[in-house]
Amino acid sequence: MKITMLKSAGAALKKATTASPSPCVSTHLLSRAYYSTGYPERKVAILGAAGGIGQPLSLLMKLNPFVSSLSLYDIANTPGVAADVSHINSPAQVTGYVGEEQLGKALEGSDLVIIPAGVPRKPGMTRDDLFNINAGIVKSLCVAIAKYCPNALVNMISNPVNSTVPIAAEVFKKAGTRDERKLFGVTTLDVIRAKTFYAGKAKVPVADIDVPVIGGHAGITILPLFSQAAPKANLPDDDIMALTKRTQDGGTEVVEAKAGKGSATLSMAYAGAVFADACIKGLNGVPAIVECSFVESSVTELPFFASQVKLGKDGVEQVFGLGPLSEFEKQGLENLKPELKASIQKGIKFANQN
Ligand SMILES: NC(=O)C1=CN([C@@H]2O[C@H](COP(=O)(O)OP(=O)(O)OC[C@H]3O[C@@H](n4cnc5c(N)ncnc54)[C@H](O)[C@@H]3O)[C@@H](O)[C@H]2O)C=CC1
Ligand SMILES: O=C([O-])CC(=O)C(=O)O
Repeated sequence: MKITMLKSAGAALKKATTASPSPCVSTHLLSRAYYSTGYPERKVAILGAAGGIGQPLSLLMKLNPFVSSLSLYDIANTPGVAADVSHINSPAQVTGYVGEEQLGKALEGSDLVIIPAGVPRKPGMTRDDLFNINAGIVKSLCVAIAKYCPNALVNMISNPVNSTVPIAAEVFKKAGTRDERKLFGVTTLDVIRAKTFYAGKAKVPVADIDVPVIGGHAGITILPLFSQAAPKANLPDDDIMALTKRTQDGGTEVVEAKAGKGSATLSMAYAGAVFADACIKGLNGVPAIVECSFVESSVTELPFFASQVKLGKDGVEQVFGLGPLSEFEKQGLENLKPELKASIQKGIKFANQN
């Protein structure tokens, strides 16, 4: 009896292995069902696509099921990056553009432009030390955006974000294309760090955590609101102070660990992809999409400020207020205002002088 069973099991095995493989065997990272139809075609352009952030961000946007066209622009090396990413069997059609003369084509028809172009920090530098190089890069890219895709949403990653976003706003104002709903400083990495660090300290599952982060994107201008963390863990004040400092210094932690080889690229690409996905979902009419971002704002007396925003069919649909703050956070808010104000003014001045 035993022998018979073994024999028939062997026969079944033989039968299974000689049959052709199922046509459903998936070579998709995302399930095929996720590539749902019925959403509008969306073109996304990445400016600085061959860089440390640009390359993994290009990969992640190629995997985004809502992207139909992916335009990769840089001043060098984009043909290789585009050829590489284009072999992935997801729907987005990938095109590489290189050099200023191809920038217009890269941008034309874009619904969303993501900008990680510019130099990163080395140990000992502040984000503001990048201003002299990155301000000019961002300005010229925004002049082209105003010309070739004036209605696109713009996700600004290039540092110093506290100044590059005001530069972009001024460029768009001068070009007559400014729409305060469409310009975003990407502060998602601050939120991702706050969630990760909080979950570690509170010993709660990281996937369940939400922590708003307000202010700007540099040092003390980054203000995580752990008093509003959900779920609430009732951590002692010392822990909250340490978590706040670690979130504010998160970028520096990576810069120092990379020891001269740049700043956060992989976590930033992830953060950039999360925020871009939220923007596209908003454009597509998916309800209740809320993320923190550095936007034109009347939440405080400063003209730009990061807080939670609701994303809709035209970009920002609603900028949310700050909610109740702890005494520690109220103090943090007052402390950050002078630095954030100065960085905003520096950007506005640069855009109007040069
Ligand atoms: N918002 C945030 O949370 C974060 C922002 N960053 C910032 O992102 C920027 C990029 O960082 P990485 O990718 O690490 O730098 P990277 O040096 O690796 O890459 C930058 C890319 O920009 C390109 N580029 C330079 N000038 C350009 C132009 N005129 N047009 C198009 N592309 C141009 C370069 O060729 C390069 O490929 C930096 O300013 C960095 O500080 C970095 C991490 C987080
Ligand atoms: O720290 C930097 O220079 C890059 C950055 O903005 C971040 O990692 O948050």
